Amino acid sequence: MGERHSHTKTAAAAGASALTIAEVRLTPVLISDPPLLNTQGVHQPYTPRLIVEVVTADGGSGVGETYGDTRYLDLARPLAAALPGTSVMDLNGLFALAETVCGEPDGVSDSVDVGGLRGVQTADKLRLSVVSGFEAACLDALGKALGVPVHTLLGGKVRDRVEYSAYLFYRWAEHPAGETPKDDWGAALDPEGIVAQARRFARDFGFTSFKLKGGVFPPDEEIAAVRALAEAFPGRPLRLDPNGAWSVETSRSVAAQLTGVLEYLEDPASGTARMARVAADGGMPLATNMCVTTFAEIPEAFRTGAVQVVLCDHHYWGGLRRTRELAAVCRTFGVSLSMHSNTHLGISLAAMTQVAATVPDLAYACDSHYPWQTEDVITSRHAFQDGHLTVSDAPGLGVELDRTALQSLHQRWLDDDGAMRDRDDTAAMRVADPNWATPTVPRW
Ligand SMILES: O=C([O-])C(=O)C[C@H](O)[C@@H](O)C(=O)[O-]
Ligand SMILES: [Mg+2]
Repeated sequence: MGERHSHTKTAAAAGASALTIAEVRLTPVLISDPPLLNTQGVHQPYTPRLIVEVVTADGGSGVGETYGDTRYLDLARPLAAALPGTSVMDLNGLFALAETVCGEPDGVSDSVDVGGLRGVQTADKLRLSVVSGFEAACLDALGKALGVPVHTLLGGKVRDRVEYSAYLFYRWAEHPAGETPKDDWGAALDPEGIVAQARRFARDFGFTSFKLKGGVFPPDEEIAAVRALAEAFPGRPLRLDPNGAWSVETSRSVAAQLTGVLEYLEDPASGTARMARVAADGGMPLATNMCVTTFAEIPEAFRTGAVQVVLCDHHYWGGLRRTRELAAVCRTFGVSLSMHSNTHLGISLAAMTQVAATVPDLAYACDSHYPWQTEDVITSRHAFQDGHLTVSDAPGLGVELDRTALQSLHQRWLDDDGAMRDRDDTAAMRVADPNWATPTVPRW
């Protein structure tokens, strides 16, 4: 299954220790995704992820997960080929090796990523996103070998449960064309639809904090949806995230209208300079997973007071240990930290939960799309209780690969003609609206 990269010599012949990597397996998969709307378009029916497995000389193994688009795969392959013969314990070496062997990704620019709303897409950041999957796999293998959870390898958990928020989306009932996955959530295109969606999230998962993905409708409609949520869930934490779709003036106006209603406003405007101008009004804390997604972006953003909350996505930042480094920088500068991950499977949720358990000052419920992802590659899906996940104390990440599911999702990737192998929300929207183009920013 997938692509196998092994040592040319057998591990025993190479005199390897038990924790030497003998083989790395890369398995790209396509997972179903509902028609969730954002400012650039709509989610495709299927989205790519990459599953990374490391197998050690003694037959142990570990799993990791990261983005699976072509440009991530192109960086993962040389790293997988170079890794056998190194140790799962040598995580600093893993990062150094990646710098040496991954090479430059194609078509990288500093512009905001068109497909995934993932902030800048520098070569470093793409490489770190890839390495995050390998780091998780090495930590999983090491934890299993030592009989300890990953959180112990990170210094130990400081909480037994991690809180998550409901991630609300405007959405259609179905994808516009073809043989596509279906669910029973129905459409949500107005305040009533969003409140109904939130009620189901609260009923089925126990979430008590709610984030609405905005930038889809004119701001007044999204303000109305937030007000409807505030009425339906009095006193509950609410957030709105238009992914940088608004001008500074619009952002200021929305911030003023929703001060006291939202706990924070996420990426109202695009780029640190605009965020700083909005933040200067005071009153409304601003959060980001777009204008600060790399260490290089921190100095300007923190110096100008552009963001009050950094939503760390452990993939962007290069894994679990670097997430803890980010936490230390944020703590130093009095900036809050929360966490985010989009369109991911149970391996990444396990990794995120393990690191979240070790960060003392996690002040907000973390974001995850997991409830929207009904397919998985692990044998036992994570279950939210009262909006929380219990931190696993099982060795490693505490998940087990479901090989049958992995094979079937990989087969879907193999069978795909390439249309779904790179996430492109604009192209997905064109299926419904042939004239759709990526909206220029600011959109409102
Ligand atoms: O908080 C965010 O910005 C995200 O979750 C980014 C995602 O790409 C989201 O906008 C989406 O999946 O539509
Ligand atoms: Mg965001």
